[in-house]
Amino acid sequence: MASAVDMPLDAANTAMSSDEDEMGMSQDGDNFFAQDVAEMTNGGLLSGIPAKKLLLAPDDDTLGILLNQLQARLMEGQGETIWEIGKPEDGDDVGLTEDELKASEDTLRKLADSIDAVVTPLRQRQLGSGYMTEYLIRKRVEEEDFMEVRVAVVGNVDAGKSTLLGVLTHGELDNGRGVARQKLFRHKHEIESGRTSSVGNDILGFDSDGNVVNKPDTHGGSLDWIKICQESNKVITFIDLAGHERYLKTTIFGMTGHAPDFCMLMVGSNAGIIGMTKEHLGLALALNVPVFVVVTKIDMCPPNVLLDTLKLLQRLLKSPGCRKIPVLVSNKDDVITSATNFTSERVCPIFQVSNVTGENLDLLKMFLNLLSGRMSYDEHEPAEFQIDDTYSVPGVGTVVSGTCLSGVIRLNDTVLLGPDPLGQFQPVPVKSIHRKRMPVKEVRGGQTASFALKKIKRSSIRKGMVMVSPDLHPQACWEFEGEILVLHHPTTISPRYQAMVHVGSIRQTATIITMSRDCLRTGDKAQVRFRFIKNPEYLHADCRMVFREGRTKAVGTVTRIYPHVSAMAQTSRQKPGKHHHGHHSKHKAQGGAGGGVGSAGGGSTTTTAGGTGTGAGGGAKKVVSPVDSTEPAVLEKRIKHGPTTGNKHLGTHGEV
Ligand SMILES: Nc1nc2c(ncn2[C@@H]2O[C@H](COP(=O)(O)OP(=O)(O)OP(=O)(O)O)[C@@H](O)[C@H]2O)c(=O)[nH]1
Repeated sequence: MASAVDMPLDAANTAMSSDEDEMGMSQDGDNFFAQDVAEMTNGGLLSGIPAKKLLLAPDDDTLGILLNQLQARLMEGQGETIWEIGKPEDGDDVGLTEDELKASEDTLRKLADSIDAVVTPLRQRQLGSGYMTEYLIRKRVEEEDFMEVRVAVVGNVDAGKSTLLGVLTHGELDNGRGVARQKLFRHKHEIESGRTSSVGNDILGFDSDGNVVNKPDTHGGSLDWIKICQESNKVITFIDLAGHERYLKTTIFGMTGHAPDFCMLMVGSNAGIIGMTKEHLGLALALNVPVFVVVTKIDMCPPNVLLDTLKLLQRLLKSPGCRKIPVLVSNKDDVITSATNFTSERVCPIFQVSNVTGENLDLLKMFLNLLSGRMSYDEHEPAEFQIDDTYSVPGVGTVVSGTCLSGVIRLNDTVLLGPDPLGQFQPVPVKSIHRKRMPVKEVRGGQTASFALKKIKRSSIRKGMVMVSPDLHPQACWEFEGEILVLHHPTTISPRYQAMVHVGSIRQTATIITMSRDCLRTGDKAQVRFRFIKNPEYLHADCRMVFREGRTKAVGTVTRIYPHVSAMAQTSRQKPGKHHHGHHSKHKAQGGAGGGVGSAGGGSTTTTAGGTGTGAGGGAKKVVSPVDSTEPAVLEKRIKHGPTTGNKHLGTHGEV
């Protein structure tokens, strides 16, 4: 039976399929290396030497080329890479002899040493009469620096999420009655006191050799985050998202706003695929976040039940809705294969663990150690930081936390914070930056951080606001267009329907003002123009978005932004009485279904945005849309006299 619950997966995958080809297996380290070497040899630089023997007894020129290549790969992998020695080439199926391998490894170690990187053997395979070995090469980082990987943890209630995180981060096994979970809660309570965090975070640090550095202190059992970060080369941040349906909004926010690199879907082996499991999987698919599955409680599960759960899970992952390649991970070889292919998104590793006996937790840890963040950064790009939480810290003031999406923000830089309800951005000097509570000098793309903002009220900051480089000349928007796919809606969606839009850390109700079809049903795809009801936001084209209200769910991509143009500027550009300004007509020109904006509320002064007037449309919640943002006369009046409705932000557009 194709149940309603199955639908999101099918539909989500359709939405995702366009991105899929780009995400092929090309990021596989093997191909990269082979290609590099081919380029070098074709260029005549190293002609005559088979690639697998390059490290054997290289001359200075060859060494120089190999070093450049190693550095390039470390840069691409944000500080780490997997390197193979002895990989046979075309028409050859023999690796290197033991002596050759040893000599090559020595060269590799020397190369790595010269750039302060550590070589750790991962696995060796016999190929014909020879061998091939894979190594993890990881650059040592300064004490205050570390690589960062964010993993969103989802799964149904009771799947063992908190327990697994407790066991991983505190290094002590569970008793099956919640002891590990309690440790985590106590520690969370301690660290979160005085803060209101919507989602929990736990960290697991790995040193350059891949050993876990977490050591809870013997007294309170709490973790010293600063120490972990100082000792770590790589820190995994687990974004612990609640399993209960009641918290789905928070879960969606965690998956969109906290920019996870990966999603860890937890399944209790006894209970199987129940409750929110499919919902969470569908969400990860819709947002293009690669998923791995951890099946827990294998110590207490009868073998036939475990088998059934695994079968069902694999069937679900392979189904047309998911189109994943499930890989049951049962040894180190599987870990390396799945970790090196994981960013392709298609591969979905499945771990089977027990938090009580510790079975297979070493494989999971090894896997986590091999993951690299998906976000790359270029320090020359303008910086962009999205805010996902705010705090008031006594003695410090307002603190904002979030993720740096691009570029670098350094101490003493000036960034633009906004947009405020008028769509404006204000310059803010950066006086302190913390990563995981550790003071640092800079934050780069792909990293999370918090900033203390002097003289800025916490109440003036909303989740979804950004801090960006002035070079970006940021503009806020009230309206944007998105290509969406309706995963589920009980009846039909028509213009003026309202629901919560999630894009990155933006979470705000928006109204549909026009659509490329008359109405939308479950499974329909359309180009839709939205309008935020409360505040203008800073948005990008190409961002993934979720549109949700109750059981109604749609996912898609932002395709076009309508930068908010100042009402004053509009008026001065137009002849009095003429209301066919650029914004409006642009919309008409490409709106397809067209015309809806004006009729939905353009020019009306009796708006009730945020109101709940229900109307026709098959039960869809309807409201009267707010005034078109570019209706100059009305806007000017509002700017002068304040809003005419109960919504204090509505229509208060000012200069950007
Ligand atoms: N025998 C056994 N019990 C486990 C295992 N993992 C978790 N448990 C137990 O399962 C119960 C539920 O685990 P939790 O970690 O609270 O589950 P959760 O997914 O975090 O649940 P929510 O936080 O409510 O979403 C606890 O009593 C744990 O002790 C396991 O691998 N084996």
